[in-house]
Amino acid sequence: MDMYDNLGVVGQGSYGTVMKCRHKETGHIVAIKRFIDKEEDKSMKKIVMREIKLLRQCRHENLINMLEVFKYKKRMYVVFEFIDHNVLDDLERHPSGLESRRLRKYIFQILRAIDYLHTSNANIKPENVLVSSCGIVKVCDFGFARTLAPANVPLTDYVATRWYRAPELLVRDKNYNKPVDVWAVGCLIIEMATGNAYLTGSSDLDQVHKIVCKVGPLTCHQQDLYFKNPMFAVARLPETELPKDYRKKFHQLPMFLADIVDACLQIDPADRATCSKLLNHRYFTKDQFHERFVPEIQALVLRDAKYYSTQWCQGGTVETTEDPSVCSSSNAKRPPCCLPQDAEKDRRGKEDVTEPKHSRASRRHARMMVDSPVIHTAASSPDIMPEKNVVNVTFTMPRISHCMNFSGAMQAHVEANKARANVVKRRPSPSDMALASGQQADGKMQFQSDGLMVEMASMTKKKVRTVGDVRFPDLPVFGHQMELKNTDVKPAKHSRREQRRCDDSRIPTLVQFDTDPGNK
Ligand SMILES: Nc1ncnc2c1ncn2[C@@H]1O[C@H](COP(=O)(O)OP(=O)(O)OP(=O)(O)O)[C@@H](O)[C@H]1O
Repeated sequence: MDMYDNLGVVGQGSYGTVMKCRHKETGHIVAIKRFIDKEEDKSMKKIVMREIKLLRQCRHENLINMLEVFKYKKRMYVVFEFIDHNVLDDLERHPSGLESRRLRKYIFQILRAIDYLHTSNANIKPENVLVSSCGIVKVCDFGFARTLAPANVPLTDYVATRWYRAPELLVRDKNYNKPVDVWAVGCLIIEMATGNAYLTGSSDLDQVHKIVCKVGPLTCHQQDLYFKNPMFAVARLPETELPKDYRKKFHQLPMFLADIVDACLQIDPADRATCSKLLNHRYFTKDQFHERFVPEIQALVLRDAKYYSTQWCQGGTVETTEDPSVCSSSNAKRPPCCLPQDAEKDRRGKEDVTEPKHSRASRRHARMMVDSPVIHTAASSPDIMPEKNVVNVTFTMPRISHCMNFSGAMQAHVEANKARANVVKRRPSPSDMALASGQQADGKMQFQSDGLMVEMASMTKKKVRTVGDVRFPDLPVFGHQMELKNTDVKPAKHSRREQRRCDDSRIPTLVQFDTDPGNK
């Protein structure tokens, strides 16, 4: 942690605090999540470790990129690319809703992210939908921690936004699944289109009532659960007549969008559309937007990746942590390809980019009203880098996926891990390379991205040789942050953020979710 300057708190989650930080040597701006100190709590520790493990496996253009993990003074820290602002910030600037072209781009990218991620409970809400300065949407909370949490973890550990919560979650149906995210997307679409959150319950009971009044009656099964729940049992459910025609029901939205929202906001989860179906809705296909926009996203992501390719590289000295599945790379031991001079040169080249008028991060800071923790600037604490724990392994991440869903990526990553476990001293076979990057015996790193072969020359030579016409190491993606000239986080006024969080509402644990048989 002493390799970073802390610029302020940008967000606070149930499991930790997100800080905007600057790497002292490279000048790179990152978001660092400092997990809450629950060292002594074994179950919490396990949740955090498994969340990190899953985060490493999620690579997609519309998901936030995790860059590295380290331990400092017995706490886990996860470094992410820093993204300029989020949808809530956009809505502060556009209080009556986003302009239609931007709206369509955002919705499309959110659906892509959820479609890829598809576990359940990605925790979709405006704060967690980050937007880079060039308009790339990055979902930043995949909801793993909640999904993995055992049922006996105290309620106070769960701070969640109720307004985007599907009816099956509110009535504590343990069989909830992927459609909960689709519900959240439906709520978010209305909010992005109109500027107003749609279902703003002040308690779980109020939330259920708002759903019944504005969307429709609960299913029989949900009603059973509702009346069995002592929290709700005293309250009758409202009876309301709602228009059957979705255009009347969501009259504030244009027709295609109303249809999409109607497909998302179905009370019965079985009736809700899937993300992949929604991605092929007329709203996106009518003018071939879906075909045009995907290459556009990829080009922008590529542009950023190109800038960052010489920075958070995947080779070098890595510390082991207590969990052998989590590699934490040490900045102090960075290989020469990450030398600060290169980054500084690149950064200076971009310094004439106009700085955004308002620092969006500063609003987060103000909302949190939490003093920034002091970051140690002294030499590394001995417990961070015990020499005996430093081993030479390659820290690689799976490639950013354009098409695979999460389970596909998981499979690929399992395969890639197996390959790495065999200490890759051979030239990777084409199938190895298709799965993930690998290290060759001659010290060269190889990457492949959608047929574009990339060869990164020996780390010690700081040289990248191009094979074909594009070079694209497919891991770190966040050059756009360099467009932020002034990186300090300043307090600013805000209103939307207030009262969006509640601590009396939790999501039932999805016990069957476990991607690692070794953890059962
Ligand atoms: N990489 C990032 N760049 C910029 N801001 C970020 C980044 N990651 C997170 N944030 C901001 O920090 C906030 C807190 O993030 P975090 O994932 O810890 O918690 P949360 O999702 O808001 O809460 P919870 O986990 O309780 O649901 C986010 O809402 C987001 O606005």
